[in-house]
Amino acid sequence: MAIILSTVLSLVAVGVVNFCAFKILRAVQRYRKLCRQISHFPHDPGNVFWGNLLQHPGPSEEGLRYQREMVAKYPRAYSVWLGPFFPVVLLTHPDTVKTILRTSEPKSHYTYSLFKPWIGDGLLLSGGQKWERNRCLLAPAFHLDILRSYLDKKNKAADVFMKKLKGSAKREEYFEVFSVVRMFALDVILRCAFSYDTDCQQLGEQHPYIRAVVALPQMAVKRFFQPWLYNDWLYFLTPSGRQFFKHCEEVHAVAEEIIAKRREVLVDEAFLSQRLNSENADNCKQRYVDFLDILLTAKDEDGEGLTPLEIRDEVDTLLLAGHDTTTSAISWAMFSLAQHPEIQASCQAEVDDLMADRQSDDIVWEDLSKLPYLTMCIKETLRLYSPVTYIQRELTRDTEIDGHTVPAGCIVNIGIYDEFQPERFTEENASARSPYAFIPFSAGPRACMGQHFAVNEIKLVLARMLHRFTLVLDPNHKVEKTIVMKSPTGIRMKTVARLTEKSTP
Ligand code: HEM
Repeated sequence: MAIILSTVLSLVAVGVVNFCAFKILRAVQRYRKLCRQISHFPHDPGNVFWGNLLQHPGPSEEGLRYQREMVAKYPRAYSVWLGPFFPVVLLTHPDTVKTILRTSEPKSHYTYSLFKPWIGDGLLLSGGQKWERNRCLLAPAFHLDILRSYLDKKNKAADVFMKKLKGSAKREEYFEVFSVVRMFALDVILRCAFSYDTDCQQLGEQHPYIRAVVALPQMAVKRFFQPWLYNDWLYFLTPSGRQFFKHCEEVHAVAEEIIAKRREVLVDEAFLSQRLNSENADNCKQRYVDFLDILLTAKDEDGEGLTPLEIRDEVDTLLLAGHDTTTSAISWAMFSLAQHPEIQASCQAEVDDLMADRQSDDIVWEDLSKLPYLTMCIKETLRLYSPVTYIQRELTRDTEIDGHTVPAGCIVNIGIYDEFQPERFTEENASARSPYAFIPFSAGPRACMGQHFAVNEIKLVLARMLHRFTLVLDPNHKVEKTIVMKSPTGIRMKTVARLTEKSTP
């Protein structure tokens, strides 16, 4: 009996050893194949243990310079190893970028999941069928008719902003640009996403909700450079991790309250319009339709709407995607115009012509297409200071790039991003360029949904600002840039009232 038992045990042990050896052999084969495939892409030599990890100078101006040098050195694509097992292929040419952007390959979970506790499985992070369905459901929220109706809300937020600029012009004081612009951008998205009037431009970060919304993206970006804290449990053990999750709860609680209140209003409106027919139905339509109305009423072809959690995720996604990027774009546009007074003067002349003999400072829908030079300046800002500097995808299948195979499971980076020169965006210059050469809003099926919303907002606020003020940089302040296109030192400038200044607003 003992012999049988020991024979069985020996057989099991041999089986286990063989199985492990087989697995290890397969892993080694796969690893060697991966190394061979990745080595076809040009690369800098790396260390056996940490690859090219220590060659990047980090999130600083130097880091930005390093990235530009790598693009110049490897103008189509190159590879780096982040440690011994983790290769990344970086695409730097419109042709190579196109290969990936034309597909719906999912976002890489390494980077994007840092935002998951806040924005959940909303459009920015979701993939597959869920993303496809929800992108279709949300598309009406970005229809031109809806975007047109938002201009009124944007003008109202700009009224408050201009009043603040007027005050600081009177006091002749320099102010930090990102922080003031952020409050304007938040005000716009809160009004448009769920008609939420927070007074945030006055209260600033005294408002707990605003404090949380401002802190969350900054904390997520900081965590990005601390890979040892990528695990949620480990992150939660740190004070900043606990603060991050607390802010997430605060933001979710406000979103849920707003959603619940709007549900009641929608039920009441449906009830009213049913009972009182067209007269009251028309009255109901007087209220602005905002993103939240569309999220709450959207139905797919099976008549299924979004679940409460999906609605909250989309609200939080729109809030993040809709304010952080526009803050960056407006701030750098102000910086670039202040840095180039002759270009600023040309924009002012264009806006003055448009606004001549007008009583109101409001920018109306038809105005947006009548500011070609300002539009070129905005595009040039988005190219030079692209708010999103790179996009990541995780391949689900072997993919041919530039004649070489990048294996499934590999991470691919797409860089989005010299002298401020708006003329490169004249119609003739633009038509000669590949559509994948200028992609601040990405391109293909996963391109930015809020592109027109954002450009309208940027154009409106710059036109109104330039009509009334001249932007002047603080000569004693050095503006530093980083790879996430925020400035660690901020931008300091003052506004000088122009002769066009009336007693309004
Ligand atoms: C200057 C402003 C903006 C820039 C530069 C920008 C840029 C981008 C980029 C590069 C992506 C692709 C991200 C990726 O693939 O990982 C993206 C996605 C997205 N953006 Fe924007 N964005 C801006 C403003 C907005 C605004 C105002 C909204 C909403 C109101 C918005 C909503 C979205 C959404 C929902 C997605 C996800 C689309 C999808 O995956 O299907 N964005 N944006």
